[in-house]
Amino acid sequence: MVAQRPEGEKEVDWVVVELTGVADPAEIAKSFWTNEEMGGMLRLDGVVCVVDSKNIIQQLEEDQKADSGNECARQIAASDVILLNKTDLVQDESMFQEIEQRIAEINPISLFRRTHRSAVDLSNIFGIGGYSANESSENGMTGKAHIPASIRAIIEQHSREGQSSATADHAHDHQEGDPSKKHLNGIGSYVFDLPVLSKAQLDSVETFLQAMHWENRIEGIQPDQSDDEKVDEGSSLVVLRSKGLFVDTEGDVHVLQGVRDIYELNKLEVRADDLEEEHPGSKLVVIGRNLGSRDVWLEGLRKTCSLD
Ligand SMILES: Nc1nc2c(ncn2[C@@H]2O[C@H](COP(=O)(O)OP(=O)(O)OP(=O)(O)O)[C@@H](O)[C@H]2O)c(=O)[nH]1
Repeated sequence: MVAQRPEGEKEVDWVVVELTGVADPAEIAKSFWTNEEMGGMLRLDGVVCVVDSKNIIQQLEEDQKADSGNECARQIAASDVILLNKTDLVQDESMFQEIEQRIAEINPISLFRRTHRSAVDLSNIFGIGGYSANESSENGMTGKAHIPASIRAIIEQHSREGQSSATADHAHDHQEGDPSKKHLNGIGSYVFDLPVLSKAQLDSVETFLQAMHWENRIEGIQPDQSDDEKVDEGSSLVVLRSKGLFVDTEGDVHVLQGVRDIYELNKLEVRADDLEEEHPGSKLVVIGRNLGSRDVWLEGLRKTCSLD
């Protein structure tokens, strides 16, 4: 459609693709992201998921059943923005908080908007930069340091969730309260706070990312070690989505966007000093199926990236 528009006709600003209720957005996003034929004409901006707030908790519970296709959790896992729709059918604020918490267990870096009949300011769903480091339009950017809202969400994640650090000192801080423990057998997520990285450590992070995206394994961990942590025999790790932000000792900021077996690590135009963070550091967010124990990930990260 974009390629075949008649000569002289108005440019296409945005193409919105509505998927069926059972589609897996990660697969579709991947094909848009990697499609070389369309690559010059279209840039994937992000995935928006409309949630029926009244029924979402029940739907997620259905997803936990053994024979479920996990559609609901997979769609949430792949989303950059989540519209909590049908607000009129949820009167109770505590219900919204429960919904937001359950969704954040699956996808801790999605941006929430509460909507009635899906009415939303378009700046919340266009120009979100869910798959890019720099090239966002004015829409969706926050005032701070002009970076896309979805990347800002990565930076601010720690203040929302208070996750533990991957460095030795704080490795066990939040094990008990770690919400992702509930999802050992299903779709869940982990957020790892990492320090400012040397160039050599950044290279090691890349090795770690390649192992997790290309081979669905945790670098630095023997397969039998991670298998011990699996509740369900034969279930294996699948990385659905990753995001990250890595600050190096020279003040450069590198943004990770990954889906299934592809990822990109790009240098942000903004430098660490411009992020206006009190304690600038790095962060890795992994969303996947059968992630296993957080301890195993921490050990893999520490070993591979020499974090101790
Ligand atoms: N109460 C209430 N009803 C809503 C709201 N938004 C949509 N609906 C109703 O929910 C029903 C489903 O809406 P759709 O937009 O067709 O939902 P959908 O899941 O995309 O449906 P399909 O495209 O057919 O799969 C319709 O009857 C809408 O009128 C809302 O905010 N509140």
